[in-house]
Amino acid sequence: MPSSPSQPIAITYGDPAGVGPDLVLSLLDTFSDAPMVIIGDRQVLSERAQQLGLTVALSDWQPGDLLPVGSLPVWHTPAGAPVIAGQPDPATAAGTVTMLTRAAQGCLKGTFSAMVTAPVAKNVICDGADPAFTGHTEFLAEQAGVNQVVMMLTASPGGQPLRVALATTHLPLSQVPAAITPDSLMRTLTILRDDLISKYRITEPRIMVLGLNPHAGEEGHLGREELDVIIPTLKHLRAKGMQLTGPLPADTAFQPHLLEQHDAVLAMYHDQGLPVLKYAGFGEAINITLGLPFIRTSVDHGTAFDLAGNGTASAGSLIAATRLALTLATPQHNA
Ligand SMILES: NC(=O)c1ccc[n+]([C@@H]2O[C@H](COP(=O)([O-])OP(=O)(O)OC[C@H]3O[C@@H](n4cnc5c(N)ncnc54)[C@H](O)[C@@H]3O)[C@@H](O)[C@H]2O)c1
Ligand SMILES: N[C@H](C(=O)O)[C@H](O)COP(=O)(O)O
Repeated sequence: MPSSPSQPIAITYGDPAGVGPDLVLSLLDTFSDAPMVIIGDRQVLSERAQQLGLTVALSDWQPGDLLPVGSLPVWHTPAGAPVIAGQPDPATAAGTVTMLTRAAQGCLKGTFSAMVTAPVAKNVICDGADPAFTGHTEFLAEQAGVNQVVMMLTASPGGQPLRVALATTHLPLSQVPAAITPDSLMRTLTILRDDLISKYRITEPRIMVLGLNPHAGEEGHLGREELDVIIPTLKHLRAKGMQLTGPLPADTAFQPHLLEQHDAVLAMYHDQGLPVLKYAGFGEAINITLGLPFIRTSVDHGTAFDLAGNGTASAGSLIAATRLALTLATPQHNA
């Protein structure tokens, strides 16, 4: 059985002024033999290595080239402007979008077996390249031509897996209720169930679904989304054989005995689920996009402009995301 992917995985360093370049430079320490290619500006990487006092051999790579031994292959993708660590610049946004496009298209064409992303600043991309950009998750769905994907973050506090998926991703809180429809919820739960089976080898996934409103709507006295949308959708999917609990009040759902009985939690919106996950596992957690026709994992943190170039950022989450991408991209894996 092959023990590594047949094609390299692509790693994007994200915003060139953030901690992404610092962190990718450390990957060779952990993954010296793994097939991987960094997509980004070679000069940004050399300058950052110098700033950090690191000696990292970089080599130029393009699709079709063999992977070098003992150096970090870089598919040079110009940043578009001089880069100073910690000082984001919208003039680099177009280069960042090209970096993500190369990785996504490379996955779709089979040049790469997976992609791993270090953080971008959404506002920098909005200001400099694409006002409609809301995040990698939505951008990659568009690149792949799929109308729905699911963001899931995973951690293992105390060795116990915690998986939190989201019914909605990057949108203003005021737009969340309207975005949760029977159709969208059904697609989200189906993608989540299918990917827990295919990627995590869980035969019959048990999913805990949170309510949207306080106390899951208190029988309609604190909001009607549970009665009108969530409960009927869960009923419909249970009739098709899915193992779903809920909707449960979000404030009391994250208890060990309930989590032990479920393989994943579906939160209704970003800041309902992610604070719990990040409190439990920030720095080691992984963001994975489910429902794409390729594997994409990412870090649990942002661009941390306050730390860029000073050598104190932790690479734990990027290492965990890279390890998972390598595992998932290996045939017959057991994640
Ligand atoms: N995967 C992604 O692309 C991603 C994820 C989250 C946030 N973001 C973006 O990042 C930008 C900044 O967001 P933010 O300030 O809310 O979050 P942030 O994660 O950048 O920073 C939050 C805090 O965590 C610390 N931190 C972050 N990464 C760290 C690391 N690797 N090691 C040690 N400490 C670390 C920072 O110093 C800061 O104190 C925003 O534009 C946001 O959109 C991107
Ligand atoms: N929602 C993610 C988080 O809080 O960690 C983050 O914004 C990254 O999302 P994308 O992977 O869609 O960029």
